[in-house]
Order: sequence, then structure tokens, then C-alpha cells
Amino acid sequence: MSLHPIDESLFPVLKPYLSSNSIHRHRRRHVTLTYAQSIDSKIAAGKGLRTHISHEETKTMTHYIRSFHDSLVIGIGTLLADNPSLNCRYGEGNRITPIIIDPTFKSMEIFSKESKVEKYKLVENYLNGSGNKPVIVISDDIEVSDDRFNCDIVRIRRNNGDGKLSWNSILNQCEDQFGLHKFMIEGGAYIINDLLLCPDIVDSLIITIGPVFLGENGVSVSPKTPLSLKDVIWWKGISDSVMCSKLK
Ligand SMILES: NC(=O)C1=CN([C@@H]2O[C@H](COP(=O)(O)OP(=O)(O)OC[C@H]3O[C@@H](n4cnc5c(N)ncnc54)[C@H](O)[C@@H]3O)[C@@H](O)[C@H]2O)C=CC1
Ligand SMILES: Nc1nc(O)c(N)c(N[C@@H]2O[C@H](COP(=O)(O)O)[C@@H](O)[C@H]2O)n1
Repeated sequence: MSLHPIDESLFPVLKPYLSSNSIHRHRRRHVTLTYAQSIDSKIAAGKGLRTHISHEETKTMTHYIRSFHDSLVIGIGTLLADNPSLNCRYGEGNRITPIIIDPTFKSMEIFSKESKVEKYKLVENYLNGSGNKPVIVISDDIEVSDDRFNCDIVRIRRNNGDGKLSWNSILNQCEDQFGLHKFMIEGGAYIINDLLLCPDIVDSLIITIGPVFLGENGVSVSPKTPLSLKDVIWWKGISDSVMCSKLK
């Protein structure tokens, strides 16, 4: 299916917030945090629900942005809710590696070579050759043998205090193990709320705002502490607005 065209005025707006897509010449790490939200700062209508917020035009923008990255990061909550493809449909031959943050390896059955559950799109696309092999980031205290799975596994030690996996460790390990440098992080809420407070990790923040209220049962984006954005530019499309910014 062909993508809805993007208005040309969007390209120069996005340019300062994207790293060069000549990834072979530019090995410096670049992290883009990007998602779509409602006017009331919700990214889904309810827990575990896939919700379309973006207009087709800004959905195309998401694929355009994906084409500047070599990897696309989501949390396990998003994998289970959305069953996403996480591919790049902008341009030709742009491949992107899906990375799932899943400390307790809830997706073990999904990625098992002997899986009895219905195939997730990430597994299907990898097996039919249209998608890169997914990378699953798990806690290093989980003992599993890698060759049982249709994915690569990255093991990270949990932080002593909060039990989380540190973003620096996750990204460093993905760089070292797979040569990935350009990370596009799409969500969900847990990850976005966490990363909005990590100016040393996130290079660019690009938010699509759709003209809808998702109501009080929606999944909220709201960081624990206040935050003011820098270098802000707004673009107005057919129905959505896009805000490009930096965290520092
Ligand atoms: N509108 C949009 O652009 C997007 C919407 N979504 C929506 O977001 C919702 C899912 O959001 P959430 O439930 O918050 O799930 P999530 O996708 O943020 O995953 C949360 C889980 O990931 C793990 N995790 C992530 N980072 C971690 C870290 N640093 N250390 C340890 N564990 C970590 C934890 O197990 C945590 O419970 C879905 O409804 C989905 O549709 C997701 C992506 C984009
Ligand atoms: N840009 C954007 N707009 C929305 O309205 C959305 N719900 C999302 N969700 C993100 O896109 C992923 C689905 O991608 P595929 O088209 O299946 O490749 C989903 O998992 C969220 O990360 N994004």
C-alpha cells in the first residue's frame, strides 16, 4: 500500500533534528524520541489498546524519520498492545532493526522457535525475510539459551536501586553487539516518561499532536518532574501539528 504524501515544507523543519542518514560515514550515536499524542497528552485510549492518533500524512512522516535510523526501540507493553511491524516503508530498501526492552522476557513464548502462539508481525517478517532479526533486551539474571529463539538477545544487569535497565548500558551494548548507532525510540508511556528526563540520552524529541481527546482512561505521557524544551519548532499539517525540540 502506498504512503500518503508528505508536504515538502516538513523536510527542512525536521532536518536539524535528524542525524545524517549516511550511517556508514557517521558512527556517532543519535537518539530520537518520537511519538503521537492527543491534546490531553495520551498516547493510547486505554491500557493495552492500539490507538490511531496520527493522520496518514504524519504516519508517513514517522516512516520518513525511521529511514534516518538503523534501529527502532519499543517496550514490551507496546509489543503486546500493538503487534507492530516496526519496518520502514519510506523509500526503498530501508531496513531497521526492532529492539524490544523486556527485562523479564515476557515475550519468550512469542520469539520461541517452538512457539504455539499466533505469529507476531516481527517474527513473521523476520522469518519471511522482509524484516531484520529482532533484538530483545532482557535482564542478565534470566537464563535462556539464545539458539531457541527467533531473535537476538542482549543481557543487561539491572540497577541496584530501582531494578531498571540503564539506557546507557542498553544503547552501548546494542552498539557493541550489532553495530547499531541511530536509535529511534517510539514508546510506550513508561519509556517516554523515563526518557523525557534523560537529556544526556535523547538528542531530539519529535511529537505529533492529533486533534483528539482520549479521555481519562487514556495512557498518559507526563514526566515525574517539570521540563521545558529547547530549540522548539512547530509545523502544522492537514490535521496534526508536529513539535520538534531538544531536551537540552
Ligand atoms: N501513540 C504513540 O505514538 C505510541 C503509543 N504507544 C502505546 O503505549 C502503550 C504501551 O505503553 P506502556 O504500557 O507504558 O508500555 P512500554 O512499551 O513503555 O513498556 C513498558 C515496559 O517495558 C519495560 N521497560 C522499558 N524500559 C525499561 C527500562 N529502562 N528498565 C526496565 N524495564 C523497562 C518494563 O517491563 C515496562 O513495564 C500501548 O497502548 C501503545 O499502543 C506506544 C508507542 C507509541
Ligand atoms: N506515529 C504514530 N502515530 C500513532 O497514532 C501511533 N499509534 C503510533 N504508534 C507507534 O507506531 C507503532 C506501529 O508501527 P507499525 O506501523 O506497525 O510499524 C506502534 O507500535 C507505536 O510505536 N505512531
